[in-house]
Amino acid sequence: MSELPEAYTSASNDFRSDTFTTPSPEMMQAAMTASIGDAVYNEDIDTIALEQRVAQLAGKEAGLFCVSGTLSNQIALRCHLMQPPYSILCDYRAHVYTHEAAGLAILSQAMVVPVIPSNGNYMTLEDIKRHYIPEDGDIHGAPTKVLSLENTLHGIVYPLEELVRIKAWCMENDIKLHCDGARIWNAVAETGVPLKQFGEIFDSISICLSKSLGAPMGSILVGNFKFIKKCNHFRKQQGGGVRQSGMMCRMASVAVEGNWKEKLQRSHRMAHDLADFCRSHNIPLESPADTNFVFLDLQKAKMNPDILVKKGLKYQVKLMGGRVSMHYQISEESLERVKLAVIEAFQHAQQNPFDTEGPTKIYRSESTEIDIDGNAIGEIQTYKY
Ligand SMILES: Cc1ncc(COP(=O)(O)O)c(C=O)c1O
Ligand SMILES: C[C@@H](O)[C@H](N)C(=O)O
Repeated sequence: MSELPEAYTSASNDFRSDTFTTPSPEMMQAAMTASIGDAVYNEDIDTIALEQRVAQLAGKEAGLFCVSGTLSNQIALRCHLMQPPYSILCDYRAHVYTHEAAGLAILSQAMVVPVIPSNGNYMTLEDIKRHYIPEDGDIHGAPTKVLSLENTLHGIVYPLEELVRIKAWCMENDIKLHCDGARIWNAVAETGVPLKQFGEIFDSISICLSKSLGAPMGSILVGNFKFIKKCNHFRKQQGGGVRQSGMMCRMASVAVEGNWKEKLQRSHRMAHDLADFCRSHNIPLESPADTNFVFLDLQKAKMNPDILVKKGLKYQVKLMGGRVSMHYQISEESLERVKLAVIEAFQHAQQNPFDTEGPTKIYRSESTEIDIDGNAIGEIQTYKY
């Protein structure tokens, strides 16, 4: 058996994503006394309790525990789609389009209409009207039957008034509205808009537990009873019917019942701090740092993502590209060190401008040892985010 890699022990310097948050001691303690029923038979109390609690917070009739946000999104979208040919309209950066391995094409056999928002940040109703495919009998088209929005999207808060306008239009045009709420807790923490108000707007919301909330895994998909019942069918079909999920749900409920708002607001303050630092050094940002993400505009800055990652290694912070992700476990010292990495990578770009032909890449394949000059030993492989 090959030698095992070093165990991951802390996310305090990990800016790659808020998915790296690790379970708290309270969560581990809670897991010890979690229920142990078979959740496929709907007999696990802690699973049921969490599903009902999150549904209640969102003002929806029912919730369904899914082992991942990807599963939660894909079965929700599949469930909204009834009669092909049909299409889903979403932002060109939407996770359901860019990072769920063509699930929409394979599970839902849906066409996707990815839209570049005219304001550069979020789709307005005018953007949607310009790109949607009406159900008007034209046999060339695949009518838009679901609009999938993300809130937050790349850390950007979707303005409530725009969501309300979009919802009214969707109702007039028989289009369902899904929210990829991987970071909806961040939107709530930043705006003060209660989760219930988003529940009134969206027909379904995938509410992640495993990002800024810090649970080990999973999402709760919320919607009306009939919808969630059918989603449960698709969840089983996709292999997501898990057995003793009580431990995971109990750990997540520690976060849901905890002081997540303050924790997320701290991470947003850190992101705002880094964004201010970038602006004060003329380092361009790709989008407004409303919540926990700072997206460096590597292409405009002509910064090489690999150099940025290597500078991160030099200052003992983990990066994987232009997105710098804050979360509640990031230390203040790491925040200061990531600024050093960013400014040095930016200064390097001033002397060595980098032009990538391809999309800006962000994923790293694996951690890498570095030499005394902070250069990675062995190539850092980066993939698109
Ligand atoms: C916006 C967004 N939606 C959905 C997901 C999918 O969540 P998971 O990784 O649990 O499948 C992610 C990533 O984790 C994400 O960033
Ligand atoms: C990349 C994506 O799948 C993941 N959800 C992240 O934000 O890190």
